[in-house]
Amino acid sequence: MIDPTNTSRPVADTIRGAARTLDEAGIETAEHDAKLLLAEAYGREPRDVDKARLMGERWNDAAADRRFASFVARRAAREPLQHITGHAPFRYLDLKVGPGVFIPRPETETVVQAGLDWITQQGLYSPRVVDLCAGSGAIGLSVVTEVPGSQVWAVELSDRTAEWTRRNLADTAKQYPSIASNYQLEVADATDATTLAHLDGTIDLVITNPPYVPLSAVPEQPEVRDHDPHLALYGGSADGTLIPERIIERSWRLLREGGALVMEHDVSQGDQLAGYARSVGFGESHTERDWTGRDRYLFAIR
Ligand SMILES: C[S@@+](CC[C@H](N)C(=O)[O-])C[C@H]1O[C@@H](n2cnc3c(N)ncnc32)[C@H](O)[C@@H]1O
Repeated sequence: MIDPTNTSRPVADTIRGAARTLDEAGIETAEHDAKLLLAEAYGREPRDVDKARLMGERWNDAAADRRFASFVARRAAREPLQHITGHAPFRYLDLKVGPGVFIPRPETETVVQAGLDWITQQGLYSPRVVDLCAGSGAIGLSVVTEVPGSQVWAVELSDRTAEWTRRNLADTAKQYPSIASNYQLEVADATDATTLAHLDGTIDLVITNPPYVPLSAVPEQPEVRDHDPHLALYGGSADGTLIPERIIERSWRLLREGGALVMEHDVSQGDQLAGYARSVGFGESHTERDWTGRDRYLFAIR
């Protein structure tokens, strides 16, 4: 365990000690997490920690060391790293996260990229985009900040989660003031035909990461199982496809002819959801893989 009163150890030893504690708690990314937590406790950048390790520096701040000890204890109890630091990177954004909101995942960055590539290929200058199941705002805020002139409508069901979406919108708008008028959040059921009904048939692109975890596959990782909201995880049926299928139906109505749906899904759901999209009326429909080579998102053209 870390001794918070010992403020004279070199940074490299501090990291090594904390990493051992986290490793014993079953955390695979122990050293990485220890480094980020030390940076957070000291209000420094992770690269400062790297440099301090290399140069044999000793950091000496009793309050920061106490913070670090408490962070490491929380992480060892399997609280998500991002809940402890209070933020999570996503593409070019740094989003606020905590209890009540799904922590954005790196695989979703690939899903966003697929949507942005499609916008570029189509030569759309002011695309109309919908993000169903907004969570932290990761997808919609990425689109509205990365595609100048885009208009984004986002839908989130949970009031508690929507507080995080609004917080991230406000933070992001400080950096990109023009987005305030181009991003609209609706707190509603994204599967309901009346939600955003005034936009039906006008949307160029729906990008969405709905809840899709099969009810029969409760995640083993305590960080996910015990901390991500259940509303964000489970897809509503044993195989997890119930809500994704409803999202496909809703997207079909929102999209204009020739518009695209890009939807993240579980690795087990690719063929089924591509087939379902065809049955709803989408012309082209197939699943695409993530960088680990696993089926990860549906790409369908209305
Ligand atoms: C997997 S999370 C994705 C969050 C965010 N888009 C991301 O990629 O990080 C799914 C989100 O959908 C919300 N949600 C679940 N059912 C919904 C529904 N019927 N309508 C709108 N949002 C819903 C959850 O509260 C959660 O925030």
